[in-house]
Amino acid sequence: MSHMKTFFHKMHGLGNDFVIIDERSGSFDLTPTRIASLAGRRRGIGCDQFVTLSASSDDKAAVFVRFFNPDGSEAGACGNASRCVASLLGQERDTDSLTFETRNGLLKAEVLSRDALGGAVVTVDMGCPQTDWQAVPLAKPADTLRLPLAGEPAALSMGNPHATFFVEDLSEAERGPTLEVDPIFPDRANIGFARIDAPDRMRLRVWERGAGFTLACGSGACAAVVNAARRGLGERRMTVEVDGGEMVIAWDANDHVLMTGPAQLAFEGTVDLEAYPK
Ligand SMILES: N[C@H](CCC[C@H](N)C(=O)O)C(=O)O
Repeated sequence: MSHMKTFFHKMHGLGNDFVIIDERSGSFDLTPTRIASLAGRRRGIGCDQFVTLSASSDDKAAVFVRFFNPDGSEAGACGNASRCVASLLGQERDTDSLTFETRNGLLKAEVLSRDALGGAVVTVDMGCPQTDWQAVPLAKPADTLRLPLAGEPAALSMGNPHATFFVEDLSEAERGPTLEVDPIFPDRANIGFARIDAPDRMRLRVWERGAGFTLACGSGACAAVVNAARRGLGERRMTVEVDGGEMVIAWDANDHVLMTGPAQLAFEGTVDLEAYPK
C-alpha cells in the first residue's frame, strides 16, 4: 500500500525558517514527537518553527494558524511565519489583505509587494503587547519594566513570552539558554538582547524558547521595540537589525504593533509523514 505523500511549503522570513503544512482537508496526527523529528535538520525537512494551517471557526479568518517549535512545544505567536503565511494565502486567494486566526487571536496582514521569485514584503498587525506579569507570564508578581534578574530585562507577551535585555555588547546573548528556563518564567521565555544604536534603530539577537538562536525573530523584534519605548530607550517606530536582515516595527497610537518585513518561498516538496516517529 503506497503511503500518502503530504505537500509542504518551505519558507523563511529573514532566515527564520518554516515548514508549512496545510491541514484544511484533513489533519495528519502531527504529535509533538513527529513535529520535532520533521523539524530536525538531518533526518527531517528542518525548520525553526513548524506551521499548520487548518479551518478557522471564525468566518472573518481565512485560516487558523498554529506554530510549533522544533522541541515540539507550541507558540502563541510567530511574527516571521505570520508574514510567510500571509504571502502564501494572499497568492492562493489572489488578495493582498488577509485576516487569520492564531492562538493569540485574529491577526490582520497586508502584502505590500511581491517579486517574481516567491518573495514578498508584508506588514502584520501583531496585536497589542500584554505587559502585566500574569500575561507574560511570570511565576510571581513583578514590575515587568525591570525584572529581578541580573541585567534587569523588560518583559511582555506578544502572544508568547519575551524578555528583552538592553546591552552594549551582544555577546551577553550567551546567557540565553540559562535565562530561557529561569524559574521566573513558568512557560519558559524567548530571550532578546538589544543594543540601541539610535533612537530609531537597534541591533537584536534572540535566543528563542524551544528553538535556540535564530537568524530573526519577529515577535521578539516587536517585544524589543515596545520594551525599549516603555523604558524611554527608543522611539515607537524602529528599524530592527537582526542576523538575517532588517524589519521595521511600529507600536502605533492604538497600542497595536505593526511588523513589516520580507517573506520568501524557498522550495516546495512532499513528505511521507508515516516515515517519522510519532
Ligand atoms: N520565530 C518566531 C518566534 C517563535 C516563538 C517561539 N520560539 C516561542 O516559543 O514563543 C517569530 O518570528 O516571532
